[in-house]
Amino acid sequence: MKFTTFADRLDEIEAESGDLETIQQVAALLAAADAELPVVARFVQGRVFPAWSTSTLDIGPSLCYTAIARAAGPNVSTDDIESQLADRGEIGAVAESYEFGDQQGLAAFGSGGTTGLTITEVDDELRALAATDGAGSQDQKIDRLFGLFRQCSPLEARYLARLVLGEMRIGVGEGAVRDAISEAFDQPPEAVSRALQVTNDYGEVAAVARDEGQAGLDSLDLELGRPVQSMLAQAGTAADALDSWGEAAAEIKFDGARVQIHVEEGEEPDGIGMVSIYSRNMDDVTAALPDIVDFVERTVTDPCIIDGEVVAVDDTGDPLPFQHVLRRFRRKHDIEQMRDEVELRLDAFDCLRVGSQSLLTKTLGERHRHLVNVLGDSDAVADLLLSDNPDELAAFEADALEAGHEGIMLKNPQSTYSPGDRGQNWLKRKPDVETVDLVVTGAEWGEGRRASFLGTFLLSVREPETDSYRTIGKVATGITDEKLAELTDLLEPEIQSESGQTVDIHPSVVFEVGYEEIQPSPTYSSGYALRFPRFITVRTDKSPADAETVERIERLAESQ
Ligand SMILES: Nc1ncnc2c1ncn2[C@@H]1O[C@H](COP(=O)(O)OP(=O)(O)OP(=O)(O)O)[C@@H](O)[C@H]1O
Repeated sequence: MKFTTFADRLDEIEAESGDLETIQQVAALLAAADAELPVVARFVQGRVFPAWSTSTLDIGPSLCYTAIARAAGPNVSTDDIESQLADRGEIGAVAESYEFGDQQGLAAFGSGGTTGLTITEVDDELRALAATDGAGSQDQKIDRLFGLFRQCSPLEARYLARLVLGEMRIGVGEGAVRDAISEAFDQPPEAVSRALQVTNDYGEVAAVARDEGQAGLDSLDLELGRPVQSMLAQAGTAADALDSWGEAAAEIKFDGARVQIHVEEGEEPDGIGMVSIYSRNMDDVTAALPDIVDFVERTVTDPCIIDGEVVAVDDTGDPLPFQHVLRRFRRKHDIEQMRDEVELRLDAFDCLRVGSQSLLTKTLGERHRHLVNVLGDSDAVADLLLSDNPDELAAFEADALEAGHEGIMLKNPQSTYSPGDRGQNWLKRKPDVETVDLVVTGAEWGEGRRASFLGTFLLSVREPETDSYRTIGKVATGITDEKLAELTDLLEPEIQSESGQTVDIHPSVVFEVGYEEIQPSPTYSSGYALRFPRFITVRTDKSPADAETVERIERLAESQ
């Protein structure tokens, strides 16, 4: 498929406002694809790599602007791109406003500006760009991206710019692509959903749905070395749990960072091979956690996938707050030194696969038995209390808080493991202040002594259906000068445009924010505002995709 055909289709899809019509148009686009179907299924949601892959393009706004400015010709500077962005509001519209180098040449020869780029060529080039590494890699990335832009028509440039910055925003969320796969290849929606849950790869699932039908979809399963999304929880109480299930499985809610540990098969004598550790948003964090890798290698005897939490502990083994774990979690330098400074332990609470057997459809009780088997008699397995007695559950919670944990989890003992699902089968109970995880989409430079720091941060929630962000408030309190300096370092490279004191920020950083109440608000585009928002921490373990949605805020507001 020509990239220009793909861009034309995206333009039509973007103009469509009806959900059903959008799904039909995406289905038609998928059905029209040939060998490039996996690429089409990923690109349409603004992805080059499947969600499980640890590869990233690593193209920040400024790199992208430089490539566009170069392709636009000698009279256009990166500053021009930024000021255009302030006017036009999004990078696609800016990229589209230029006639790029090769286009002008082609037009002169009467080609009418059509380009020869295929979608596969764009994919190959972006993958080659992602693979550049080491000294000079930034320049190579700019060269490659410039090379692509200069072959683009204005409409192609609109979508290429959005694709490389992960901001496709054509109103096609994951649900729409899932339904479109089902519709295009006439497969049951449940079979497509299940296949997506276990593979996290819309490209692969689309191709299997088309080429192998339902039998192929059903045969897709968890694979070692390919992370799946974590099962998530809703807020709830022991009374809710007992009302719904009669009996509840209670565990401590550990205040650490979620990990999914994949232990591959290996040679004798111990039979286990490579150990990989993934964060909750499926990033590979193995290198930062050598002590956890050592522990797993010493303890685990079978290939498996373990779900759990890594927690920082003090000299006596008592848990330390979450902030301590973050000092280790994504660290790229001084790993050994930090290993001595911040001790970590694993608290494992689930097992998704053992040997070649997937456990997703087994009950919590069965999965827990497998977990005990793979971790032997180590104390890394979270205690699980099965009870139908509210007093016993209340005592368990009191003990957990007394021991310094943040709360408890209540789980339906009969439930299966549904990756990525924030359903009714896992409830979290923590008595502390409410917090929400919000994406930073803007900020303001400070004044006086703080003029070189970003001070007030504009926060947004996600709108998954349209793959966009809606504002919910600003936070400026709870932040020390030292922290402001850190936040400025973190956010400055993500600045998209500036106007006076105010900057627009590429959505990439997630703040945990405390609040007293959620109120309706005409000021912010989500329709809500936070009362007394207070900065708690940067959730480096989360990406914008994990932040709160408008729908969740609505539910929180209703349940206050
Ligand atoms: N025993 C446990 N079982 C499941 N999850 C646990 C457990 N102990 C701690 N957790 C953590 O609690 C989280 C469940 O709450 P939720 O799904 O709302 O995620 P969250 O948004 O990260 O919540 P929070 O900010 O409260 O940690 C899990 O993602 C996991 O990191």
